Amino acid sequence: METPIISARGLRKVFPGQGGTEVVAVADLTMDVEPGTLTAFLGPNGAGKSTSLRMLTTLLDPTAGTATVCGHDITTEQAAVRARIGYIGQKNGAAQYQRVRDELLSQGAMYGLDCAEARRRTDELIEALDLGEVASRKTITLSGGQRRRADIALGLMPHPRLLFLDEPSTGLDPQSRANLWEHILRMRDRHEMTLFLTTHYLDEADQFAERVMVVDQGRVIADDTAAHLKATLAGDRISVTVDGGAEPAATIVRRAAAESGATTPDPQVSAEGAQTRLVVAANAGEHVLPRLIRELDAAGATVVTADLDQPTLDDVFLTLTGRSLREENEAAQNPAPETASTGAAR
Ligand SMILES: Nc1ncnc2c1ncn2[C@@H]1O[C@H](COP(=O)(O)OP(=O)(O)OP(=O)(O)O)[C@@H](O)[C@H]1O
Repeated sequence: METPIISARGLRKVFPGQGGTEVVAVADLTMDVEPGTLTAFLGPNGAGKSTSLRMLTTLLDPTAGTATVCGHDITTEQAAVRARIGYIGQKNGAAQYQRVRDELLSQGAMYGLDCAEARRRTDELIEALDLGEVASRKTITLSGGQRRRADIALGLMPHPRLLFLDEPSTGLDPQSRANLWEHILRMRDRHEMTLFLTTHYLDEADQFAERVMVVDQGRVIADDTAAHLKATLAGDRISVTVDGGAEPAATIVRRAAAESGATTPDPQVSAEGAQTRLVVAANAGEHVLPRLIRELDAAGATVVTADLDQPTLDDVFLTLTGRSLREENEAAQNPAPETASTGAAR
């Protein structure tokens, strides 16, 4: 592995809670992140994602543990860390009554760019993030998606090698989310940046991240590629219905599942009138299913229906915790009326 761009060992953050109690926001974060990768940090509300990001970006001191970011210690070399990273938090960074272009220019000055360089960088970011039409408007007048793109432009002003994004797409409609992602990925390609982000959208992590870390109650409970997590912790499920009884279909289904490497190749078999339904776990089900249908047909077992259920990252979370991440996120984003005020106060 190349020298990690983020290296954390036993990072921990404990906040004082109500009535003398303690809230362990992050219990023990240990990880190495390779330069150039896109890592998604997933977990339910309150899992410790933002706190982890805020420690890694030097905004919050850890209670225990150590970490280096871009080769510098997050507690003893904070200025060096900050000079090398961009951070886009959950709240909009752009000042509401500043015009987008002016805000970018001020940001450039703040990072010590001279006037010509700040103008050049501002123009480049306005073009790259499609902000041309709104560059002379005040931030408060922008749509959610435009505002988030302006935030990202601000975070990119100092040319960071590493960009931290806390829920970049939360609250955007599907089209704006897709558009924002197009921009994020384009910026990443152009500048060979490392991206480390939190998101509540499991599909985004699945589609765009090379590495997925799942956190729950302040601990990392899974860390791998999305494909490997799904294959090892959830697995594909094939269902076929055939005319007639269980044999020879059950034998053929069992063999196909075993050949795919499934650890439990015995199908669940149930009679449905004159037909039989067989359900089995399989690896790489999209390759197993067509072959299975051909084999069943060749053996005289007429296939009436065939289904392939492929797991999502939510199935992975369900396997790990017995809870649905998707449902927890939805519940947190649409709290019931009687709990709305506590949710908002968080
Ligand atoms: N300043 C603080 N003081 C006390 N408790 C805090 C503070 N900041 C965070 N916490 C608590 O620490 C825990 C982790 O919070 P954190 O914001 O890191 O979670 P998260 O995974 O980012 O959640 P979300 O998805 O809602 O942003 C929560 O229980 C939260 O209430």
